[in-house]
Amino acid sequence: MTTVIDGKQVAASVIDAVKTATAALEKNTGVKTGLAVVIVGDDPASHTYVGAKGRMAKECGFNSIQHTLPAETTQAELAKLVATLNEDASIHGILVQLPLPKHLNAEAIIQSIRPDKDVDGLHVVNAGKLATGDLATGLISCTPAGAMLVVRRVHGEDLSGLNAVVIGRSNLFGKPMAQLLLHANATVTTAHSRTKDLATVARNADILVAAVGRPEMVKADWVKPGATVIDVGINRIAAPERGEGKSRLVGDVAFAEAGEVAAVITPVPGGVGPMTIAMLMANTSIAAHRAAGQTPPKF
Ligand SMILES: NC(=O)C1=CN([C@@H]2O[C@H](COP(=O)(O)OP(=O)(O)OC[C@H]3O[C@@H](n4cnc5c(N)ncnc54)[C@H](OP(=O)(O)O)[C@@H]3O)[C@@H](O)[C@H]2O)C=CC1
Ligand SMILES: Nc1nc(=O)c2c([nH]1)NC[C@@H]1CN(c3ccc(C(=O)N[C@@H](CCC(=O)O)C(=O)O)cc3)C=[N+]21
Repeated sequence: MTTVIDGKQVAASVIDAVKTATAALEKNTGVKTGLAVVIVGDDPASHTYVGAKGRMAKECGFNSIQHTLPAETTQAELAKLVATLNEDASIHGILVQLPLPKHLNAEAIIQSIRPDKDVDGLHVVNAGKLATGDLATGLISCTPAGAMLVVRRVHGEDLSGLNAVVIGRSNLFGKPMAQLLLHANATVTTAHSRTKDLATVARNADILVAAVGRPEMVKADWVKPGATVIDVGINRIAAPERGEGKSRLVGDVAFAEAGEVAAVITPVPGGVGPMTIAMLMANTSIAAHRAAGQTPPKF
């Protein structure tokens, strides 16, 4: 029997904990947790995600602010907004939705966010803390933190003796995911577009994580029988069977066939995606607790 992880349910338990912590923080210190999400341009998928983040932030009891800037915003204008949010004591978390329009230097913007407000965990200070094993004082990228929550629920805190393979090496996901698994004592392989014989590498994994951006690339024969498969990919593909011009979301894993071989698998949608948003709320709550001089709960 394969266990299909209900990401919405795991996310709901995190959101519940964030709600409780947020209310307690406000009661004890008067600090209302604040999250600012910045979106530039009109990419429809980005607007969908940002809308979901705003709704969730309100549900958590946050002061939720969204800045929607036109596609032709200049680097200086965006930098000025980030500087204002950096100085704003009512804002504890700043998220600049990626990708930014091509004429903007996203890396420069990310590095200009105050590390203690960088709820995406992308600032070099936060990436460096994770890399050096300081998980207690930094902020960890939301998607790997969410994926790790599933891994912990299935395998516990200690992954000693388990082989983990992460396909993808981005700063947003692959690298921090590999570091979190390593920190939990897994034996970690990071695979990418230059990896030779990827199927064989993947089949060695007790924990297989796919974050590539290629629809249904991971097939049944890439999966070790009994493995845990975490599908991070979000790909929108044409679905003519649903009607003309319709589309649907699929992951990087061929869910139906891989699910026959895996012991545990996360679906798309309804897997890692909802957990990403939940961990963004958790990071914002952590940042607010630290700003108020309180010890944040462990989410
Ligand atoms: N669920 C969620 O909340 C989130 C989902 N995502 C999704 O996760 C996926 C990955 O995102 P992200 O890490 O930002 O993407 P990137 O495009 O930054 O990275 C993709 C990685 O996959 C590797 N890759 C590409 N093609 C192949 C291939 N044929 N074989 C092996 N490796 C390959 C690349 O290798 P190389 O480095 O060599 O080019 C790269 O390291 C996307 O589908 C994205 O939408 C992302 C963030 C959040
Ligand atoms: N600065 C920044 N940080 C990010 O973390 C970030 C980003 N930019 N840009 C884009 C990616 C992608 N991402 C997702 C979040 C939630 C879902 C999610 O909730 N997905 C739902 C489905 C949503 C739908 O139906 O479209 C699910 O998987 O069930 C997906 C993808 C965060 N990202």
